[in-house]
Amino acid sequence: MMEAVHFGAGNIGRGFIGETLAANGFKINFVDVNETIINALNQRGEYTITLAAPGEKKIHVDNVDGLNNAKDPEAVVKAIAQADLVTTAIGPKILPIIAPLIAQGLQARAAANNHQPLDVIACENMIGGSQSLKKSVYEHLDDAGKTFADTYVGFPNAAVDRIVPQQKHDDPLAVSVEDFKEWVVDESQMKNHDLKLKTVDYVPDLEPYIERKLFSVNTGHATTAYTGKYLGYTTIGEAIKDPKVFNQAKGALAETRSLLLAEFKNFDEKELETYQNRVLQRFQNPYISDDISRVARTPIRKLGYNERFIRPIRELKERGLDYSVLMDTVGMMFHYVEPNDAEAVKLQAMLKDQPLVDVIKEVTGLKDAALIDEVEASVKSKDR
Ligand SMILES: NC(=O)c1ccc[n+]([C@@H]2O[C@H](COP(=O)([O-])OP(=O)(O)OC[C@H]3O[C@@H](n4cnc5c(N)ncnc54)[C@H](O)[C@@H]3O)[C@@H](O)[C@H]2O)c1
Ligand SMILES: O=P(O)(O)OC[C@@H](O)[C@@H](O)[C@H](O)[C@H](O)CO
Repeated sequence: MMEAVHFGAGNIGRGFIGETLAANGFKINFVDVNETIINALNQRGEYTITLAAPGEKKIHVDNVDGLNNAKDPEAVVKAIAQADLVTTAIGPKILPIIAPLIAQGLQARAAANNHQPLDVIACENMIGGSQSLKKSVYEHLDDAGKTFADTYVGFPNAAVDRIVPQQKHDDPLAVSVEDFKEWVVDESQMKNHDLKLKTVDYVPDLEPYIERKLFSVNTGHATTAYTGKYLGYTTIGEAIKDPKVFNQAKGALAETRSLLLAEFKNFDEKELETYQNRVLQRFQNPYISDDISRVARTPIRKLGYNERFIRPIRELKERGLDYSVLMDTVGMMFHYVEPNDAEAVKLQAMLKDQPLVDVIKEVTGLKDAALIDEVEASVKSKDR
């Protein structure tokens, strides 16, 4: 039986990556620091996914176990040395933290003369996720390890799409997910071309797919979350029912659509509009209750230079296209208050202690003085 090592046994890890790997005949070694989840995986060796759709179909995932990387890193190194595939869904900020362990796993693979090609796929919401992980992993490899990895280890970028909300069940492994799913991998960056997963799409260039996903699903989602929060809502479902929120999300997507059409000549306007309308429908799924605090989590990350707002704003400006709804939403993001979110707390503390312009420069990475002025005006327009 083929074996996968998957970092992050959280919502998307269990709710999508686990389903796909199991359906492709893998035994899955989930790696996480959450003791409750790891113990439950080891005790039961299986868990159940429920589709949040009419009929609430159940999907059973078997042949799973759990490794705690904080307590037993050696077991993770050993598993990577023998794995057929390594995946992650752990959050962009955690990738550099797990990189040393992946590097040790690759060194152990080299020491064992395991020359089976291996792909390491980061399934995070970010542009260039696996290549960014590669950079962090290489910082922890010696020269022989780098040569080995150059020859036998691929880090293909990927885009994964399925809404998996925060779970609220007695069973710590139960996971309820939307029916929709899409996983796309850049095959040009793969090393193990013989291992293609069923239900995963392999494409020669991921850029159009990751940008379409991030700037439609995630820009639209975040617009719904921050606008909804600004207007006093707590869930995505409630917020999107308010026409002000819906129109803000639709307006943001019209702007990113114009960017995607300008950037990627292969996109058809009607098809892209249909794709984005479906995204807005997915946010209205009555079978899912998704907290705004999850979708709006880590606002400093989401205000980043290459993230779902600032990147399309920069690129729209370069092309002389409209970005007013995106800019308006960025104004609300700076007013996001959520005591349970360390980045939201940090952002509000920064705004208290430093001039607004300095905070804008620091979190967005913007250098364009005119754009910085526009962000400042947008934030001030939302003061109350
Ligand atoms: N939930 C979704 O709808 C969804 C969809 C597509 C992509 N994603 C992306 O997938 C990633 C994970 O998101 P999620 O919603 O599953 O989050 P999550 O919080 O449910 O899962 C993350 C898991 O990583 C574990 N973790 C954190 N730090 C760790 C460490 N140092 N070592 C080992 N494990 C650690 C946590 O314990 C948790 O179980 C993010 O990049 C997210 O953007 C999420
Ligand atoms: O995971 P984040 O924090 O980057 O974004 C929050 C949500 O928009 C995201 O998790 C979506 O549910 C997911 O990307 C859908 O595919």
